[in-house]
Amino acid sequence: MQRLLGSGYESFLEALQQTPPTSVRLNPGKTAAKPGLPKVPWAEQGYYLRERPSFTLDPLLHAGTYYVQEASSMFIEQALKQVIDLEKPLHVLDLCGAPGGKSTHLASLISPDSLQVSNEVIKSRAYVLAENVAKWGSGNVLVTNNDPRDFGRLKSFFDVMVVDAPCSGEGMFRKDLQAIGEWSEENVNLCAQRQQRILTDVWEALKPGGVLIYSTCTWNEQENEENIAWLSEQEQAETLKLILRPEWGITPTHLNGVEGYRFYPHLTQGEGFFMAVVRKGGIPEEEAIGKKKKYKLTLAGKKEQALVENWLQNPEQFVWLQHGEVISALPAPLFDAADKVFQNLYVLFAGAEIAEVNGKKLKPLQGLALSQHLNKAAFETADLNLEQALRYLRKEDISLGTNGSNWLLLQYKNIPLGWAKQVGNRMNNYYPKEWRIRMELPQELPSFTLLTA
Ligand SMILES: C[S@@+](CC[C@H](N)C(=O)[O-])C[C@H]1O[C@@H](n2cnc3c(N)ncnc32)[C@H](O)[C@@H]1O
Repeated sequence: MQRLLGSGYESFLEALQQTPPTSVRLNPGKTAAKPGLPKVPWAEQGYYLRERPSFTLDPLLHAGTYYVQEASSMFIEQALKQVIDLEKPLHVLDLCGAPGGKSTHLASLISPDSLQVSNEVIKSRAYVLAENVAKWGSGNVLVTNNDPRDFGRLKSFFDVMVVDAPCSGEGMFRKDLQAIGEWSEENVNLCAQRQQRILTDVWEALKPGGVLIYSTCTWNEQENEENIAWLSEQEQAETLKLILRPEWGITPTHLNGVEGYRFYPHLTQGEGFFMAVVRKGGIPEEEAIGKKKKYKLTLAGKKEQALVENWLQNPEQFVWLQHGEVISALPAPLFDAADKVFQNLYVLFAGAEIAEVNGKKLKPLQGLALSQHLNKAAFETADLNLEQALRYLRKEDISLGTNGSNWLLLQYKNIPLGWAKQVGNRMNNYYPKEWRIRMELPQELPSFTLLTA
């Protein structure tokens, strides 16, 4: 580090002793709030908090209104905005996706008729990714659980790829003491080799002319510039230069012809981070129109679709799918591309899960409550106070003193949390068991109000 930082090394060591800043990114699909807080300068929806609250005790986090994300990582926004035409319908891959920081960010930046595949190789982590994607509620994301090598089956499919690679985590040292204990030169070598393998495996799936955003949360050159230089040598690829504002404090690097961007804690408000943007050489080929194939996705029956279609706004813009009793919806223009992903990968979650249909019995699903396209007017709603909302999220039975036999959409500060079914004066709690808050509620509830701060 001393060699990389020269005279800045002392300040760097000092910064490592300080508490890292806390930052969040708002979901523009769920709120138009502009909190009066300092902004993350490279990300339109990013804000720094003055202190770290107990996020678990804020219902709006569970509703997908914002995501707690380290600020440096939000820099991928500049790569997308500066080198990609985000108005166009794109196929986007987030290869190493869990827990979902970059995936939820990408989903907010691409157009609604773009298809995003968010992947995670470790199954338990893939479920966490699916949960966070469902909470974000964009509706155009498929979550897959595949090894990078499986993506070779989707040759030249993606316009944009994010590889936020597993790394030796030097940039996390002040946040995660365990990372210090696990660091060794041998581990850096292993990480660098694994990153090269991941890049080789996934490269075929990028279209010629497509863009790869590579990032790590480590500083050594082996896992960063050297890996990208290696990729450029192996394949037809060039790194792209981004425009930086001096006040951002980002350190550009140029090593072996590679343009890289480094985040050091004494110069930028964020954790350690590295990013490079690579364009694949070659000219994109016209997509061949293949003969009519057998689809893997099955359309919902007309009758079933009619029962639920007014549960989304602009239902005509969606294609309605059915697997078993579950009906889900995807933006209609994405049907063919989504089917191709289903043919080749293991898909855990797709679009928005709307309802379970059993004869005439209908059950709205959690994905619908959290969808950015939910048509609230189709439901009876009830607003909860903080304690009621937290008890609901703990999956406790709550009573609102109402009577009836309807499905109720429960909200906090006008943002949907999930469903409850009234049975007389009782209310059954349909919040997903796996997502419930496990923490005991404190005697005194905190009043964290990000959206009105
Ligand atoms: C830095 S984390 C990703 C963080 C995520 N992009 C975000 O913004 O929330 C790296 C991810 O790579 C996954 N991973 C580990 N080994 C991998 C491998 N061999 N191939 C692909 N992904 C791997 C890890 O499970 C982890 O979720």
